[in-house]
Amino acid sequence: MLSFTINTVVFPIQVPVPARWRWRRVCASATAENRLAWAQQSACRDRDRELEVAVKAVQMACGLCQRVQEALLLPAGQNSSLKTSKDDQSPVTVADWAVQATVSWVLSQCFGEEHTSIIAEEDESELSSAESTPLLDLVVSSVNRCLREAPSYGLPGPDKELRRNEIVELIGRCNSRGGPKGRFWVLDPVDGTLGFVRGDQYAIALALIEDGEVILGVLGCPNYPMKKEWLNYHQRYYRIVSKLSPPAFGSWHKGCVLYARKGGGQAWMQPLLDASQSLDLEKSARVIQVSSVSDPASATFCEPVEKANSSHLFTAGLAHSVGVRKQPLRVYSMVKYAAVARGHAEIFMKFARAGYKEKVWDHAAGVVIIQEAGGVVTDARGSPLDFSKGIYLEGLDRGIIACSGALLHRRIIEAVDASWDSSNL
Ligand SMILES: Nc1ncnc2c1ncn2[C@@H]1O[C@H](COP(=O)(O)O)[C@@H](OP(=O)(O)O)[C@H]1O
Ligand SMILES: [Mg+2]
Repeated sequence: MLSFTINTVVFPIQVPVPARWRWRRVCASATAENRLAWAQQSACRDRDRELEVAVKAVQMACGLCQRVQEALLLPAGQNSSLKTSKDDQSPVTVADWAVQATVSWVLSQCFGEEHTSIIAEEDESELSSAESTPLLDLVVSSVNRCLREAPSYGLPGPDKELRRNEIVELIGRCNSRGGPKGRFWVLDPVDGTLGFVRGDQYAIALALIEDGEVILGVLGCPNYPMKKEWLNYHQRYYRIVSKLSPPAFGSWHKGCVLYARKGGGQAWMQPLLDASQSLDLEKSARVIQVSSVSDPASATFCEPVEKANSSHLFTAGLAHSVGVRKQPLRVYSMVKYAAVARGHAEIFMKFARAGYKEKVWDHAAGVVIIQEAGGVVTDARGSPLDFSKGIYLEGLDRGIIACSGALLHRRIIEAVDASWDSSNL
């Protein structure tokens, strides 16, 4: 296939050259109308490229996380330097920092450092102290191993290995605070860290916000199981079963990357791929759709595993009052958004304790994917989530409700209205 090279990236010839180069060529003769049409087409092609880079970066990050999770599951003593705790005692691992540095590097290379603002969960300061040096060394080797594979994913790779200070700088660069204007990438390098360290479900979430709207979202779910029922089980059951017939990379058996672009009217899913496989977005992707079940009696609702993150008592009351009869599917991370988008659950509810402020990186990618797969996501009063106010979903009322359809969604909102005042939330 014909190709051309910019820096170290080889693009297939159908990938458009940057719009501004062609713009100069057409400007002289173009009418105002033509110029507008051209600008719209260019924006569309730039968005294709953004989505393609984002999907590839998440595919690559999934491989990184799988290696770290395997190592975390080794007997105690062999993995002690792979994780530590943040000030609030929540865990953080080599994978959190390594994914953040890797994605930060890829986006800066592909779109230019000066055009790449990133909001992301991890803060480099926790890696800067002397006692963090062993952890930082693991982050450095993990990032370099991952980026060595980048060209096989069709992404740029560095000419030489990145050094400690460069990696700390890449992590620290993800310090955008978002806001109502401008474009921001939003990254949760390992969402559901508790699930991740326990060998269970987790997700890698990357989204792009433009002027307060989520315009694309990518969700990597490396442990998404073969059968939807297994979402309910801890991964160790899955591990035992899959030993009998290990799922190959690139099969639809385990792990997936979901993605969608706002207004595209479709959401897509790829199997996890490894560096040796072709990452042709169209060839390896399938369209996904939310479930068509609208009868609450046949619906499944999912929620966080941890009671501390969402009131199980309140959601049990809501489920009962609308007629949901099945046991809740309790799953770590944004894999819950993936379950609704794939049609494996009909409802996702989260009611955090009063005063907790939801962060944009915990929701942005999942929201656009569910919406484009045909579902509805709002706060628990029925208003859209507001991604224009910085790193928090400011103004979020009561909780978050995602549903496969408008009917179920309305019933749950009504149930929240009816029971909110008597709840302790
Ligand atoms: N007290 C709390 N209430 C609600 N959400 C919380 C919380 N503490 C942490 N979280 C968020 O819940 C996310 C995990 O979601 P879930 O409970 O659905 O698995 C965490 O993401 P991280 O694991 O990326 O930090 C974190 O952002
Ligand atoms: Mg998170």
